[in-house]
Amino acid sequence: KEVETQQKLANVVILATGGTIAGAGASAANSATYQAAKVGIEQLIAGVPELSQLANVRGEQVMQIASESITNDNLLQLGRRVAELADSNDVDGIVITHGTDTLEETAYFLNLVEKTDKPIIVVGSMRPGTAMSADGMLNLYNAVAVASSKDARGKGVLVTMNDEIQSGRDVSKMINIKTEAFKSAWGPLGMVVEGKSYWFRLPAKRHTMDSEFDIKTIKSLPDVEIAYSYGNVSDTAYKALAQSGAKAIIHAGTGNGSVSSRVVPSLQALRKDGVHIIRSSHVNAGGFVLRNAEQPDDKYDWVVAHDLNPQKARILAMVALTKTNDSKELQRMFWEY
Ligand SMILES: NC(=O)CC[C@H](N)C(=O)O
Repeated sequence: KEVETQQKLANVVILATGGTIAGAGASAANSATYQAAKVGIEQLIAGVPELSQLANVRGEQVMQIASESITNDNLLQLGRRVAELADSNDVDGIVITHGTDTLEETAYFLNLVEKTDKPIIVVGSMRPGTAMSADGMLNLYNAVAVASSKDARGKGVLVTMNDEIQSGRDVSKMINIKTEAFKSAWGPLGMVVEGKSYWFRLPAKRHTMDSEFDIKTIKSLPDVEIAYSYGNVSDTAYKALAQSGAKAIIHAGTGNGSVSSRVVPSLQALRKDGVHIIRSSHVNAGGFVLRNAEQPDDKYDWVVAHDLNPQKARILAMVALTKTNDSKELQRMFWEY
């Protein structure tokens, strides 16, 4: 009987990259002061014995870092490993444990470049496993539950935090001290409760199987940088970023991606020199930047990031630039993904 249930269970691989979910603090009272990326994947899996009731789980330590230190090479390495596993007949779902600081970037990157309908779930935690009311155990349990569910197939890369199932495209870390840290401006796709998923909506944007991008054909990612905007901003950062070789600069703009009149002439000049200017917004609950609203994008040949926040706009710009250097094509991609 036990062998029978074992055979029916999905095969889920957990790729561990570090973060707070693998963090450790000096005492149980340390919910915010601790070291990230300390605990290995075998110990994490052993800490949640209930995982074995959900799936046949095995782990791989891909890296052991805090996610603010993830490089483009790390992203490519992780993306390639995910693709290899997704191609394998004996893998049904993939979970990636990740620091929460750049989790939304990795989730969106994988959502764009992985050609599979198998569930890919990115998960982290806000408190280390050593803390009281640590959230990592349940988040990981929920991630494995969703990764082993047939219902999660074809829905793009997902994030399970705080019992919610979020689209990897939309979700963002909104606050850094609460377990309720991850939100999407457009709401979660579903909930996971006691190992069962409940779905309410589907992503409308192109992803995974439906994407024109493929990790297998991406050799490297171009340099795309972000410049933050605020009152009294100067053009110094934009110029320096272009000079250091940025192929595109994400304008992390105020409001609806507005650009200071002090900066506009420099951005026009940079575009003439071949650097793409992509207008996004850094407003907290989710920006919404429209073409030719605030600035004449058609005239200046700039691109708008629409609802993508600056860090997600950077991910799409890098991936898009591996295919095209045409601003109209870039804009099409920013509408479609
Ligand atoms: N909650 C977290 O995971 C943050 C820890 C660390 N800064 C990271 O992103 O890896």
